[in-house]
Amino acid sequence: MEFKPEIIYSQSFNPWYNLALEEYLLNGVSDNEVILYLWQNDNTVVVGRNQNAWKECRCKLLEEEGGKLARRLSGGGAVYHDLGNLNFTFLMKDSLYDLKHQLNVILNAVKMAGIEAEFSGRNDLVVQGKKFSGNAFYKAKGSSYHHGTILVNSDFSKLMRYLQVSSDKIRSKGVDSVRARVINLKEVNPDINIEKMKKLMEESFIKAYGDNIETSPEEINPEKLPELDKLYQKYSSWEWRYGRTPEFDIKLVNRFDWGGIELNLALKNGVITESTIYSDAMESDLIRKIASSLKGVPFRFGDINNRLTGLKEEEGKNIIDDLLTWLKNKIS
Ligand SMILES: Nc1ncnc2c1ncn2[C@@H]1O[C@H](COP(=O)(O)OC(=O)CCCC[C@@H]2CCSS2)[C@@H](O)[C@H]1O
Repeated sequence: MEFKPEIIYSQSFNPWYNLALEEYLLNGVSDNEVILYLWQNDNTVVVGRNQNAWKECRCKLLEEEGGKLARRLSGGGAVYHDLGNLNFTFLMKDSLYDLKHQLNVILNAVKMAGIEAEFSGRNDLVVQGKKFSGNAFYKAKGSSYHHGTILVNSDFSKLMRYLQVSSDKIRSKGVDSVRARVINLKEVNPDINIEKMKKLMEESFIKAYGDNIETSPEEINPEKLPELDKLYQKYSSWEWRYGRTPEFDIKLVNRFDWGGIELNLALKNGVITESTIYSDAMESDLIRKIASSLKGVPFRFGDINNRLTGLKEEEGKNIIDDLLTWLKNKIS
């Protein structure tokens, strides 16, 4: 079958827009088309479809430092993106999907930069035994995508900083990330940069899929495309990014002047469904009231703050203030 290869670049560094465009392209891919979509996100953690955002990422810190949390459709673990990282997505109908062929596009692109890399067998591409590309997959309604990262010169201090597992005790049904030793391609070949990597990907893609190619720097205005806009609303929503976390329990422990607290929460769709507090504080009625008032509240500081502030009329104001100060530093 004759392929219709196409290369699309996103002009945006916003992960919610870029993921929306990826899904939009998937929904619209035609029978003989193979799209290579190249995109970058600035200061972003992307968690897998079935991951616990609170566990996998120091989301509060990330957001305070201007970063964004995103959730993708594909499975797998959490990765960090900045402008030193290039993302690629191959999109096509299921019949044209060929993982080996797609992986060879990346392997040949880096080979042209003098870098010998290989597929690790567990969805990673590695050089010198260290990972520079994590890959993940998605399939729906007869169409598929395979996407991945390419670390060219990312900031690893930030990568480590944001991808730390939470120190709070979380019992979750979701998928855990598989920590790996990472490497930037620039460490292997100092001449390589993002622009060159894009050119190499383009060249390698054309070699693999033919030169009857169309390229378009995609600058679609989502407001003019209701379907894309709808996807953007989904990817940017708290309900998708945090709320889609699989059910989990979390235990938050702290000691205050007035006593110790062990806050046990059960969460579904990011909303507190059960809440129990164990405490040796004198004000046991108030503590019980606090626990029961948290039921039904999204696990989000603003909502918890509203709910607990509503209890403040009564005595024990300092207890509520202390709890809020503590939680403010924990929950985004
Ligand atoms: N950008 C990037 N590239 C490669 N490896 C990374 C990156 N960021 C973090 N890591 C390392 O991978 C593990 C997680 O590995 P794990 O195998 O758990 O997850 C993945 O690889 C998922 C890849 C998803 C690719 C998508 C493509 C477009 S949107 S995101 C993490 O703990 C770090 O050690």
